[in-house]
Amino acid sequence: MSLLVADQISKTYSSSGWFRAKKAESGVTNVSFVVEPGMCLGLLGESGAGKSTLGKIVLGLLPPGSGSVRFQGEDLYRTDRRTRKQLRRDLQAVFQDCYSAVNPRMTVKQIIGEPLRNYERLSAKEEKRIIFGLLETVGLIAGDMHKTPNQMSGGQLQRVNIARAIALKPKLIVLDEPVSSLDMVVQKQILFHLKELKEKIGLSYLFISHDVMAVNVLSDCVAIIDKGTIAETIDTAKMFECTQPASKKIILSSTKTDLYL
Ligand SMILES: Nc1ncnc2c1ncn2[C@@H]1O[C@H](COP(=O)(O)OP(=O)(O)OP(=O)(O)O)[C@@H](O)[C@H]1O
Repeated sequence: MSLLVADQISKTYSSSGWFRAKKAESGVTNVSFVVEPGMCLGLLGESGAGKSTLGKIVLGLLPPGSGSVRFQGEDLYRTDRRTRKQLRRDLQAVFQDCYSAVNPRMTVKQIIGEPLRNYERLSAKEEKRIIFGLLETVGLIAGDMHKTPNQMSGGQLQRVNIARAIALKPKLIVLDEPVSSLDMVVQKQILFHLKELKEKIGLSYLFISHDVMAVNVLSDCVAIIDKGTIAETIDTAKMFECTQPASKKIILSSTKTDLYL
């Protein structure tokens, strides 16, 4: 069974201007994709293409206008609250802005421990042991546990967000531009770390990015999004041989750096 099936997703944002004159509509139209267990699907597209809209819909945060999202066989928007809460456990996210994703007053221990406290009944000792292991997994040290977000670099804090996302051993993580706000060296470290985690603990990712090289590092397959629709879905290894004019344009105009090569 496929882990995630997005079927014919459409979402329209329409806004009315002065005197109710209708402005241009935007969003996504009839987008379908599948994420198989252990796979990373990249959603690659320019700014405004509709990538984050799709990410929010898949996370259950934004109901689509039409279409459906099935996660582990359950329709995310039509299932009961109890099942949805269980599904959310297996469906986590890491967003671009690592600082706004955390409560600035919480310590790293509290941030990573939050999902554990929401879903598990652990003793304080057991919780600390798990958090310690998670810090190690993402390349941080035990001493970071008592720091607050403002005492960390962007790269370190994004590792904290990754630790929080993997705390409940989810099946799928939606990565929405997780490295875009970081400098190139840290981008590379985190991407390779995410790749390692995927292989080590069998994670699956939906990786949203505007950067062709980042997508190339992490994704097995890439859906190229152009103006709210999928222009082409292609194996990442064949990405540079894409045939559709829209895909070619996006791949050529996307950020390029030989740092990943
Ligand atoms: N809440 C909203 N209200 C109105 N229009 C919106 C809203 N959110 C997104 N849009 C519009 O929908 C389109 C797709 O936006 P979306 O954020 O999904 O694109 P994106 O590919 O993630 O872009 P970026 O890489 O810049 O984040 C854009 O034209 C955007 O202006």
